[in-house]
Amino acid sequence: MTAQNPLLAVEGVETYYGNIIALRGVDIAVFEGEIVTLIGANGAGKSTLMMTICGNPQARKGRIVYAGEDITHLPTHDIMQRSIAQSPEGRRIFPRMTVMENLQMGALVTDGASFDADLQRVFDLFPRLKERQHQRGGTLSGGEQQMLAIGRALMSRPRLLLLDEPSLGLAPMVVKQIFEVIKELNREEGLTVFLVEQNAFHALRLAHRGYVMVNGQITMSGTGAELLARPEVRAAYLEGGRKEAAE
Ligand SMILES: Nc1ncnc2c1ncn2[C@@H]1O[C@H](COP(=O)(O)OP(=O)(O)OP(=O)(O)O)[C@@H](O)[C@H]1O
Repeated sequence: MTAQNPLLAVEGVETYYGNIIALRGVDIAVFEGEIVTLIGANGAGKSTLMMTICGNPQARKGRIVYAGEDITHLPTHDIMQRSIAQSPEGRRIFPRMTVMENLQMGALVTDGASFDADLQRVFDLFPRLKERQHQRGGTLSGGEQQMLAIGRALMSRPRLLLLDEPSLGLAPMVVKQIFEVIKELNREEGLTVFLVEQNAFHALRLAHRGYVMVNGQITMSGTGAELLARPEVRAAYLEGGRKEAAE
């Protein structure tokens, strides 16, 4: 993969819910080894983009290319077989299954040969999951459920990790911890990450590059540092972040 070929390319994508357009010609590129974030207000279309990449709903116009292959019209289960793992908004873990069973579900798309090593890696990243491996997912705290959702995604040995609002509803300390893990996975293992976030301050500090979405369209892009420095980004998205940073 060269710098000219993104691992993930979203090109002119339009997505609809019935007759209502949610994405209005979105272009995004994520290169191998990058952390790229998409920020935007409630209802901007961030989750819709994430779901469209995963094939549900499918794009009505444009295309999505992953590792050189057009995946626009593949069913979700086929997309998930292609070394893409998703941790969806609202951390949809299996609440009645134990932590261990949730992690086993994540590994289903692999041949199982590296299960023990992958499990150890997840437990090293999130020691709380090891302590709670026999506990039902639904009884974990919000932060632990988020760790489990990411851990489950990692068990599939992804090349591209899609994270939808991992900070949602979590205390600042837990957010910090989760973002540290994402940074470490990227730095140590070169994992490519596409991160959708409302928490723009943390996301832009973590990411190599970022995009801003307003009303289903990309309105700005740049390095994380560039976007953090732009007055319009600060005014629209960083009020909470500045306060948090000062804490
Ligand atoms: N299933 C659906 N049916 C109809 N409209 C929908 C559906 N899901 C989302 N929308 C609409 O599409 C638009 C984009 O929503 P989306 O959830 O992608 O935004 P978001 O940027 O992820 O917001 P948030 O940060 O609040 O999660 C919104 O106007 C939303 O109301």
